[in-house]
Amino acid sequence: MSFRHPGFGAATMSTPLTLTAGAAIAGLGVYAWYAHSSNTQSDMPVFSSFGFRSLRLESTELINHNTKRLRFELPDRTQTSGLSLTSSLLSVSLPKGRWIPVLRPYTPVNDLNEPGYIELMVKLYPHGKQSTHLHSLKPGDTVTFAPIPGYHWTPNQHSHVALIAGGAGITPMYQLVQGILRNEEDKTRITLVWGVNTDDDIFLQDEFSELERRYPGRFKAVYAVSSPREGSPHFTGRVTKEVLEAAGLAPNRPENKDVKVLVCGPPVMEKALKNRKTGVLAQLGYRPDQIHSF
Ligand SMILES: Cc1cc2nc3c(=O)[nH]c(=O)nc-3n(C[C@H](O)[C@H](O)[C@H](O)COP(=O)(O)OP(=O)(O)OC[C@H]3O[C@@H](n4cnc5c(N)ncnc54)[C@H](O)[C@@H]3O)c2cc1C
Repeated sequence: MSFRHPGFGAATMSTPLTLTAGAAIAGLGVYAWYAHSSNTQSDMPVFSSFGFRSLRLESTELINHNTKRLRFELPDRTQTSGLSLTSSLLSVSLPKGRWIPVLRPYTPVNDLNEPGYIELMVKLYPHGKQSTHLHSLKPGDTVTFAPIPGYHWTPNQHSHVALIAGGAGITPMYQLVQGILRNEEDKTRITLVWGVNTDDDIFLQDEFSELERRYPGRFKAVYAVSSPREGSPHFTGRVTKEVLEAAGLAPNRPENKDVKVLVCGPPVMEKALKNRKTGVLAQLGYRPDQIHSF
């Protein structure tokens, strides 16, 4: 699955009017049902089973030129989200002026065991339906969410994991990096390669530098910037074979014997990396079974 999941696209108005009106009414009905799903408080984690929950926005913070951190309260301050590593939340909303609910997944980036709240990092896309709506929210507004399982992470199944992210595809990787490093039992080594458009898009660099400092030999992050500023210390251009080799990810190195590669980025990036014949990973010598896409 590529990061921009076509299945989550909102319906368009190109269908005949009757069909569109029918879809709109059905959509509104479903939305109303979602929005009124119960938020019963209990000792159970909020998303321990499939179901929709409305969460109240507690605060927002602009963290770079196009990304906001949104902090949502869980119904009870002592409850945890119950989400597992790399899982995401399907958001449902009815942006102003729209007839049909918009559904898009987002990946919480805070410690999943921390009670009381979840945090999303949402990149704003020009004219993007859900990202524009989420960026417009004020504290006290609510959004409805349901859990979506992600990649099933098993500690120590691989000695080394390569995480290759593009743009906002960093969020599941950040969640996974934190989850692996916080688990004292998990000894997996992690190399993260993040491809972005400009230096200003690297909004988690301080967090990653701190993790490199705290976990030397376990975690390393490198960045590839397509349009770098003058003097940028990062790789210039896209995530190429040369970038991955320089990051120590050539599969013929002894330490990469059982490396697993996880990829999360826009469709064009995933295609360039994963094409079975011409893709960067195939050229490096990775087998399809070593690669997984979010
Ligand atoms: C499992 C999963 C987890 C995700 N987690 C996050 C997250 O934590 N944070 C986050 O910001 N996003 C995340 N996304 C992406 C998110 O779900 C939406 O696709 C994104 O916010 C755009 O939705 P939109 O309604 O604003 O844009 P749309 O209305 O769908 O599209 C508007 C415009 O933006 C372009 N566009 C849309 N998505 C992308 C993209 N990913 N890359 C490049 N161009 C794009 C479209 O081509 C179009 O021109 C995740 C996606 C998946 C599949």
